[in-house]
Amino acid sequence: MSNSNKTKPEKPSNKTQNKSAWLTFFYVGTEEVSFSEDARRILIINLFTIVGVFFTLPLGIISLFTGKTTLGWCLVFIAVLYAINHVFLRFSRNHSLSGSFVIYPLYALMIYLVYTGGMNGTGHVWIFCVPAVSLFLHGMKQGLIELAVFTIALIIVMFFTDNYFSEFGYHETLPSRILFSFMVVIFLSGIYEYSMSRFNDELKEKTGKLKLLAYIDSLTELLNRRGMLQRLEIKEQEVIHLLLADVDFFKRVNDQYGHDAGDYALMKIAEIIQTSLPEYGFAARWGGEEFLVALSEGDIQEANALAELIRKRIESYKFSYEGQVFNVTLSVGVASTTPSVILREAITLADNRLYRAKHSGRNQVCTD
Ligand SMILES: Nc1nc2c(ncn2[C@@H]2O[C@H](COP(=O)(O)OP(=O)(O)OP(=O)(O)O)[C@@H](O)[C@H]2O)c(=O)[nH]1
Repeated sequence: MSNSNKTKPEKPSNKTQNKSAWLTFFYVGTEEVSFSEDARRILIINLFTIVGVFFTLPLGIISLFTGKTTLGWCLVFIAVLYAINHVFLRFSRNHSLSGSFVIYPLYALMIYLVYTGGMNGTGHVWIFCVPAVSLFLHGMKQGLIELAVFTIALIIVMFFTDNYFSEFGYHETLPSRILFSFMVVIFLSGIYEYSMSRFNDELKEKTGKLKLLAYIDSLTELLNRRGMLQRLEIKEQEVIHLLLADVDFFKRVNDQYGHDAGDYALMKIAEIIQTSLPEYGFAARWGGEEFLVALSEGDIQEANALAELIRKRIESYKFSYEGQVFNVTLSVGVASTTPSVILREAITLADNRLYRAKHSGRNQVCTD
């Protein structure tokens, strides 16, 4: 293809670039934008720190200007802490510690707000964000324990201290209403967190199974072609010896003993191949009745010897399926990658040698 025909890689649109910049900003501290539990926590930390800075800083400044000096400095301190935390997460990627920098100052600030009343006696309205953040960041078990401790602290502050409630002329039932509604929010956040983590666990398990299905052959439990290629590509820079084996006259096995007997034979052959491999060998079902073995160490003599061993073990094995006993044989082609023979070429070479083994009478190993 001439250079002029080559298509230039498409430049991402401004919209896509903006979206990706926002995502990177909110997922900072994680390797990739994904839906893993850790990535979700990091997203929550980043969102909370950013929202925290944008809300807390103006409120702190207003408090300072309206003479509420202690409250003002507390809020400014929290805003600065959250901003530093965002930078800390960006460089350390330690979301566990970063989560603690978010949640523990938050608990302290909330207790302080409930005790003092914050701005004009509205301090208590902020406590309802605590359960969701606590459960999100620390999970069900630790989150609930911390919320229980926080609720006890809340009860002590609201019912057993000389707090602001009396100052603002609130109805006497307000503290108990706050407490009950706070517990309802804990309950609802708990249900949400529980169902989210169950959903995540199931998703993880199903994704794991799907990945396995994508790379493993379900009949023989060996790698499938995709799984083998993936493993071979990882070892592309190394010398690899390849044994491509094909069952001889397998159509006859199916025709004579039935398709199920054929399946059984494939399973047994896979088992024999697998149990013949050295530690550094791996095998795949390459196609219908074709198997590919790869050796990432050893020399070509060892590869040839292994091919011969497998061939002999199959030849002498008595396949027995539902009272029917039969024999099968294998033809094998062996080839290796070298600095001048890349993987695809070595596979083609092994295939050509397998073809030669077939045409030289089958049940044999062809190495050149
Ligand atoms: N039972 C069973 N048979 C399969 C499976 N996959 C492929 N086959 C059969 O394998 C047979 C392969 O036949 P051919 O390609 O003609 O080769 P062959 O009979 O083995 O003959 P040669 O390779 O020339 O020695 C076909 O009959 C396929 O139906 C499978 O998963 N199970």
